[in-house]
Formats: sequence, structure tokens, C-alpha cells
Amino acid sequence: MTAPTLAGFLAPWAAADARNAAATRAILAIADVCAVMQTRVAGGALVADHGALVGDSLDGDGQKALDQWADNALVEALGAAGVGALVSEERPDVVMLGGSDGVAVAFDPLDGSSNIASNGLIGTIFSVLPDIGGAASFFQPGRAQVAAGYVLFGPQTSLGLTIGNGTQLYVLDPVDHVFRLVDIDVHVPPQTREYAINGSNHRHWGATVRAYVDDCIAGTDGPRGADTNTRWVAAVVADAHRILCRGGVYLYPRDLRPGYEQGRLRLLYEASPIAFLIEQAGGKAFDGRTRILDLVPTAIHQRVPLIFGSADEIDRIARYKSDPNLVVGRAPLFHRRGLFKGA
Ligand SMILES: O=P(O)(O)OC[C@H]1O[C@](O)(COP(=O)(O)O)[C@@H](O)[C@@H]1O
Ligand SMILES: [Mg+2]
Ligand SMILES: [Mg+2]
Repeated sequence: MTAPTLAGFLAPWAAADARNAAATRAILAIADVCAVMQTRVAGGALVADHGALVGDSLDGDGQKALDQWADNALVEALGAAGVGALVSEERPDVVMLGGSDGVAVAFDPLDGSSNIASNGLIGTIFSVLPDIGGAASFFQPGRAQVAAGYVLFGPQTSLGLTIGNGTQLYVLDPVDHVFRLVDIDVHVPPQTREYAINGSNHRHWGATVRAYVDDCIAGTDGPRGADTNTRWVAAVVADAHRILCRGGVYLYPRDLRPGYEQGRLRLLYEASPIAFLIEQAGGKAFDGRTRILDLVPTAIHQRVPLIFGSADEIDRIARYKSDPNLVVGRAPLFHRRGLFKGA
């Protein structure tokens, strides 16, 4: 028996009310663009120089050809799908599309841009919100999301989705190029010994994050009394997928570098959709203090410190914040006063 398709799985939900139907059209439009993008990505330099710099990005890390292609294809498809308004990482302002179906969409057309030119893991992340009238739709807390998802371009092309009834995983069938359901009820294991953080920023972190990571690194010689493992893909879509599959935690905290006072990830089209997916799979997501889904956006491209994953490990990280005994009296390994001063 062939696995249900994405469209087939969503059909009963779409039939329930007009907003679900509008959200379903948007989700299927995104899935169709990503199915086409899979072929484009798989062809690499035979198709185009995907990693070519084609302009400035809002974040200052340069817009790549594939960022631009994905952005244009998604804007066109969402317009045709009747979406009212959208926010894209690649566009400075809210784009009014004029559709009146009742939903608005925020998306990161290409996540993991720094991996494009080296055939690394990349993807697309999206958030579907109720359309409450133009730009205002994007200033609702994340818990107002109708649906959230991502597509990961890897050995398989995976799609993760939540419509608020658990989290499901799909794979793009290489035979007929449609997404088929492979896991109807994803569960993030509550415990883990695997963390993901860009360790090269160690000296810029606050004391809490540094203490947590130092204890991970200390392993059996430290307060955890157990060894840990680390993974960092430089594509949050891929780190999130791994965590949905086998647990773990991801941290992109605020740090002392200029411009990183609120970390690196964007609330509307990275942190909020990932938090919805992770929570629906039994995990947790916060900014170090507040649940991501309770945050109310104040700007469409605002950054937010993002920490998500296995629930018990998130509680452990939160304890580093609430219990100073876990932090005080430490000489940071790599800091001005530390053992390896200037190392
Ligand atoms: O290069 P760094 O500092 O390790 O940051 C990597 C992080 O930045 C991101 O690439 C930002 O997303 P974009 O690629 O969409 O800009 C995340 O996916 C990833 O986790
Ligand atoms: Mg991104
Ligand atoms: Mg991006």
C-alpha cells in the first residue's frame, strides 16, 4: 500500500473550514515549489551557479542566486494560491498579495545559505498565520500560527509539518515527485546528550550558555557525569530535522558580537515555525527566558535567541539561568580571566 500523500493527509482538515482550506492551498503551493527546487538543487552547477552572489541580503551576508530563485518562485506561487500577505527573509517589507482567503505566510526561502556552494544541507522554512488584515497579521504571537513547516534538501527531500495536531514527516517520492507521509506522530525524546551550537563563538557567550556548554564538554569529568556529543550543520532546518528524528538541543544564543545582541535567527520565519513543530512533537523552545510561541513580534526581521529541543534538556538549560550556583565561581576556559587567556 502506498503511503498517503501530503494533499491526501490534509484534505479532511481543509474541508473543516475556509481558513484550513486556505492554509492547505498555501502549504501545497510551497511543497510544489520545493519539489521543483529539489531537481534544481540536485543538478547543482549543471543547472546554475546557485552560490553566486547576486546582491546584498538584509542581514549583510550577501544574497545567493538560489536565495533569489527560491524567493521569487515562492512569492509567485503564494500569490497564485490566494495568500493575502507575506514576509520573506529576502524582502525588506511586507508584500501585500491581495488574496482574501484568510491566511498570511512568513518564510525563509533558503535556509543554510552558507552551505549552498559546498553541496551542504539547505532547506525552506515557513509559517502560516491567520490574515487579520495586512501587515498586522505578522505581529501576532507564534501560538497564533495555523500551520508551520520546512523542507530539507538532503539525501532525501524531507518535509516536516504541523497543523496543530502533532508533527508529521513526509519524504518526496523520487518516482512520482509527490510528498508522502512517513511518520504521522513525531516525538522528540525528552532526554539527550547531543547539543548543537557554533562553538567558535564560545568567548562571546554569556556566563549561562558558557557554563552549560563547558559542562557538556567536561562530560564524565564534570557535573553531568556523562559524556555528550555535538553536531552543527549551519542550517537550522537540518539541525531541527535531526532533533525531530532523534532528539538533541540547538542553541543560537545572544552574544557579545556587534549585531548579535539578539542572536542570529529571525523570530517570524525561523524561530516561531520551528518552535511550533518542536512543541507539537513534545519538545520545548525558548529564548532563554520566554517560550518562543508567547513572544509578540515587534519587527518583521527581528532576531531572537533560540534554544530548542528535547524537553528535559531545555529544562536543564533553563536551570542554568534560574540557579546561579550552576554558574558562579567559574573561570571561563577561554575568556579574559580564564586558563587559556587570549588562546
Ligand atoms: O554561520 P553560523 O553563525 O554558524 O550560523 C548558522 C545559522 O545561520 C543560519 O544559516 C541562518 O539562516 P539563513 O541561512 O537563512 O540566513 C541558520 O540556518 C544556521 O543555524
Ligand atoms: Mg535561515
Ligand atoms: Mg535564508
